Amino acid sequence: MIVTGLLLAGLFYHNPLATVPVVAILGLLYWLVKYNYRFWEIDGVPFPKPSMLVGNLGPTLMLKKHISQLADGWYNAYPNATFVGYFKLFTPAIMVRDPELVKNILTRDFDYFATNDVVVDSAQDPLLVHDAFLATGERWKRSRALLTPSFTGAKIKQLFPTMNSVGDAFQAFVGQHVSKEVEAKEIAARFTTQNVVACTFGVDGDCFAESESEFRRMGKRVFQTSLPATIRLMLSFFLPSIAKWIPVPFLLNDVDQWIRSLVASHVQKRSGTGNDSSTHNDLLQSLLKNKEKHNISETELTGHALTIFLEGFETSSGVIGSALSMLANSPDVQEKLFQEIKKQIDANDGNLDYDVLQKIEYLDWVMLETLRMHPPAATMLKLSTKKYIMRRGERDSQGHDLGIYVREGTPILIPVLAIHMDPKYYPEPQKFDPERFSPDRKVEYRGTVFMPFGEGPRMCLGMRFGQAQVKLALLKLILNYRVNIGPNHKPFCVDPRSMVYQSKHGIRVVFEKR
Ligand code: HEM
Repeated sequence: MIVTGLLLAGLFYHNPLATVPVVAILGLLYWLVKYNYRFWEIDGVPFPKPSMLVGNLGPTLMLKKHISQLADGWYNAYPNATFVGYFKLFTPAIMVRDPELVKNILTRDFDYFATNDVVVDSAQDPLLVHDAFLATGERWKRSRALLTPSFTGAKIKQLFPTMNSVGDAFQAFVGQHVSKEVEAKEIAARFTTQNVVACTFGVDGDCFAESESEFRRMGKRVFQTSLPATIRLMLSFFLPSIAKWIPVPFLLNDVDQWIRSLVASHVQKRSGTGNDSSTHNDLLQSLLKNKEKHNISETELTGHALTIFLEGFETSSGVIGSALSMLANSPDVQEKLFQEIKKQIDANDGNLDYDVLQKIEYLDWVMLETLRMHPPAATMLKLSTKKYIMRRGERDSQGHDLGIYVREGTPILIPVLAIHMDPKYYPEPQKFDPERFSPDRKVEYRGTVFMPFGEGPRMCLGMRFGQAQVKLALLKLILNYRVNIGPNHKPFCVDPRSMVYQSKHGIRVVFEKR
């Protein structure tokens, strides 16, 4: 505003006549933007007051607040609303509050909301376009269909001996750091990276070595972007129509080259003469089995391997880190977990297999309660793909629902964390209480009130794998060590720069041998 005023003053000083059309155009633009911000008022939808030009996402755009914090504020400001309007810069967008409507959007009416609100371009990112999370339309259906057989319960059971030996190595690695303060998510990421690499390529990723392994280094690089790519990422969220004109890939060039040559070398080894591919039962082999049948190109195959690598370790390591901090803060829960794990392992003559892991109910509840309070995807962002009538549940005098038409391309926000922390569904929501997931306390609600893995046809594809690795890591650690909060730990404070919901201070813990 001040800059505009100074510019106008300068213009008036040099050429008073030219000021008239400039002021008129600026006035018209101002009026248009103001009028646009009346969109929800005209439809009678409650909405927080937008700021000029940035709408309601200013604090997120300025990296001051995580989008889940904004969603939390809107959720609590309109306790009786089925849905709330907001503005993504100029675009009218909707946050859905009502669990029944959430369920309809994610399941029954999925066809209207089949796309996630992120844009990748096949020319810029030929590998990432195959990522099931980022893909759209027919390409999404294909990616989902090709990856699904790799993540069934039977396949995870088959992979479990590999996971178990990675778990043993993890436990030994933590043993070298007892009584020292460590960052929980970082050590967990070493485990999940090592595990995903072992299960995908059947090799030792060397993630427990003193110096940083190549896989761990690339695991970090895969989430880094160049400055132009960061700008494109912000634009693709806020102004997607402009973002598509910026010819910059999201994936860094060295990561692109690295994953291509890694996959190519493994494929070549397995196709070499005398090499028996039936000896491999890893995830790459599951993909290779279908390569000819489904006409999968090298690029597409590499894209799927990249998906498994990047989706496979990051969210799970965050959940393991959060669970460790919860357990460190709740010694009673930690002790009970230890007793329950020990009871089941002892009953199986000291051996661990996939069925035993599945039997430890309390371990399940600890994981689920962690996911309730710290879901990595604290908000889910979807796009409406066709015109939809969104019902409000309120009726006019003639009994008609006061629903609204949602236009194609409307961003839809599902406030996962805000719903998980609503005392209406979870009494004393701030209390870490795993037993709220026990069958005798579980309450059925109409609609969806627990969705750390999403819901419906786009629900997390690697959920079973993720759950198995989170539970395995917790089992190995709690059976052998006591975890305490570290002296330099700072209370949880969400990192506004991060896509996933995580603390900007990290999670500092100390392990002690049992
Ligand atoms: C505990 C760990 C994990 C959590 C909390 C998690 C959570 C999620 C969530 C919330 C979504 C979006 C769902 C939606 O849009 O409705 C998602 C999608 C996805 N996840 Fe996970 N995830 C985890 C682990 C994994 C693992 C280990 C893999 C693979 C190895 C994986 C692969 C995927 C893929 C491919 C998608 C996209 C699915 C689609 O759009 O069709 N995830 N995950």
